Amino acid sequence: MSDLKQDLLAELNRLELPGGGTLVSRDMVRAVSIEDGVAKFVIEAPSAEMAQQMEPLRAAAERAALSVLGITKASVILTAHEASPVKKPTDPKGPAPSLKMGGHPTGGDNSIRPSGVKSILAVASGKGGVGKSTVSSNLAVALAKQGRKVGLLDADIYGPSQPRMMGVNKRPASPDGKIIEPLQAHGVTMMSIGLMLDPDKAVVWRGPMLMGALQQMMSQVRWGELDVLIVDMPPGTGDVQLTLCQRAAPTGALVVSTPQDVALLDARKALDMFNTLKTPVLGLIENMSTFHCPKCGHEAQIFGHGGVKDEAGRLGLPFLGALPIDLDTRLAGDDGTPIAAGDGPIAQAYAQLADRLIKGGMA
Ligand SMILES: Nc1ncnc2c1ncn2[C@@H]1O[C@H](COP(=O)(O)OP(=O)(O)OP(=O)(O)O)[C@@H](O)[C@H]1O
Repeated sequence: MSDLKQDLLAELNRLELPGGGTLVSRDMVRAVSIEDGVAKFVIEAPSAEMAQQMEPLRAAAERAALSVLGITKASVILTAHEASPVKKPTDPKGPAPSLKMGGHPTGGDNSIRPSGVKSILAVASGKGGVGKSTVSSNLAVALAKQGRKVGLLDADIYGPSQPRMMGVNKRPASPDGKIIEPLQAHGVTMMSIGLMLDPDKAVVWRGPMLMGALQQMMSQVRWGELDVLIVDMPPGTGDVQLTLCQRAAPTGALVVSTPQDVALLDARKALDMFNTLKTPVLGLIENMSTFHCPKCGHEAQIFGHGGVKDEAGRLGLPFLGALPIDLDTRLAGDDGTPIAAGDGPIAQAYAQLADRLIKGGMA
């Protein structure tokens, strides 16, 4: 750990909490990064209710960071660890594994976290087809356009869509048979299991094979030095999510949902899973929000509108933005050039999202 980071944690360790202990001793500080004198980190409150009362503490943490010699700017985000009382999804494989409470996963001895990667963001959803892959590819491109070194890992092993969305179909090389060379597209370093498999064959794998594939894509791919690795997760709450959260220690998760009730119900399951796995949820994104008719200008709320923002408010989680349902977004994805690569209004919306993540120290 760098001296500056140690000094920062020492300062934060002086901030006492009303119920006893400090921000550090109660393991509420996440995703600390210090670069060029700018400190960024997340305070993860144990519940949405507590998060709402913790704004003064967040401000105090920012001041504490600024009191460290060598830190000239500080940006601190408050998020809630525990989503509202959510019913646990039934796990067909039995009870969830027992996880040590109070400790953020580091990947441990079995870590598969690539060493040159500063931040790992898991883009997740409870339900399929809500736009995780679209958001992942566009966000990756938007971050790269803002000068970040970005990786994109398509971990949606059953339905990899990044080769199509990023416009790559070359099989990655592995000259020594061990390390896999990732591909480059739109300024992003990318890898997808889809590039290694026959696109017309269904993947029929059991849990251990899925975990092996994820492990390979994390630790055997030459990711190099990256500011952020975006992981496009499969839908739901299964083995890949479990392995990623336990062994790659993601900086946090971004949960995508449509405003529709049924998608929101599933999004709550995903939030509950990240809560159990102690992965901070950094925010919720509403996709396929309003539809603006390009011909007559009429606005239609095909899947409803505002549901994700309301849910984020209810859970005390940041709402990161609403992306409209938009024909050009779909066409651009099918065409292999994410819409964020252009400069229209949707590209601007992704640029804002990227900017927010950069400013928040998450990417
Ligand atoms: N905002 C949007 N406007 C229009 N079409 C969209 C939008 N977001 C996603 N789509 C389209 O919806 C379909 C599903 O999106 P996508 O593959 O990104 O979802 P997903 O959650 O990753 O799905 P899966 O769970 O199957 O991996 C794609 O055809 C995509 O182009």
